[in-house]
Amino acid sequence: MCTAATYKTKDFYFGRTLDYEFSYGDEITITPRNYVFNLRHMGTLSKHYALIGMAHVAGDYPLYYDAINEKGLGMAGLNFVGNAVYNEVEEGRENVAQFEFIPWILGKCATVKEARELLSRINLVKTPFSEQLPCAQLHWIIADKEGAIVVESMADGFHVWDDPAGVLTNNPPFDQQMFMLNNYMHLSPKQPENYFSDQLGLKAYSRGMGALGLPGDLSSASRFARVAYVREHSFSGESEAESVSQFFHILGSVDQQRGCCEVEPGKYEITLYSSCCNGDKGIYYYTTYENHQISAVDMHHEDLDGAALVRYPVLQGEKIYMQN
Ligand SMILES: C[C@H](CCC(=O)NCCS(=O)(=O)O)[C@H]1CC[C@H]2[C@@H]3CC[C@@H]4C[C@H](O)CC[C@]4(C)[C@H]3C[C@H](O)[C@]12C
Repeated sequence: MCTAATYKTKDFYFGRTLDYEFSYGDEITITPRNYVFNLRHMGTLSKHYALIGMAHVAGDYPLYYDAINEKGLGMAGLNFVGNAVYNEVEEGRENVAQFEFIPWILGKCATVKEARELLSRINLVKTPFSEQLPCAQLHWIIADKEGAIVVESMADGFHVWDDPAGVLTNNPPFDQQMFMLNNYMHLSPKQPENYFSDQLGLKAYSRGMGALGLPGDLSSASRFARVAYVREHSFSGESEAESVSQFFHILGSVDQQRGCCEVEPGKYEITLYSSCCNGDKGIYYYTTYENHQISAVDMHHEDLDGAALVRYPVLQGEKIYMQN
């Protein structure tokens, strides 16, 4: 499972949690403007916007899980198992392999509006990256400071949904996730009023009772409702530190602790990392399961006119600040 969200204060923030039982081996990866993408069906993409994000680099190719570009457009792929269906290559169309989708959109588009235009022509195809890395079944959130959309390639067609909630998790399909939010319209950060009965003397005996009924489990539908609620009510200062801090708190509402989601006997899904990109500044912040300290890589500290990938390892290990 995974969760993605957007957030806006003075700047635009975009990030996700990546939940799984093992890591593919990821690095914070900057793709400068002149790195040449050898596309499977579309020739080369040799001049494009610079990207920063989390990727598994295989044979010098950045397989991005989530990234932002230098224009502040962000995109993340999340599991969509059992629902994602990709197409066959069709002559005369813009055939983009699933693993090329993030560079294709972020390399060429500055805004969600431009992404919509490109999406109207795309044929997302099932060509795998390699035998070792078969096609992942994913859906995607694409977002900028103006708004977000969700892309789902399914048996019943290619869907581009408006995402006014600014969040995405996993199954079921996005329109169903949005519909289920109707179930929670009574939730509120304010204390509840007693509409139950004026005969029973009911009263709010604790703070926070306005959100009683917000699901607390780790299922995808519950995480969707929870992160949508927390994001919707989020309130923070506008500074970089306050915004980044608040963003990690939003994602913290759907954090997965080792032991609570068993995928096979003795194996647990956990939040391997959480990320927060500042889309305006091109900074990728992250924490990991083993490292709560926020680390960051700034794309503008690198030569974005280069042609070679710039890769930083994910820093692990808790750094505890001893005060005495
Ligand atoms: C495992 C992750 C989703 C985690 C998740 O959601 N776990 C809940 C399971 S469940 O939903 O609850 O059942 C996903 C998210 C992004 C993916 C990579 C995208 C690039 C590339 C695409 C290629 O085609 C295949 C290899 C590749 C490196 C992918 C590997 C893997 O697939 C990644 C990491």
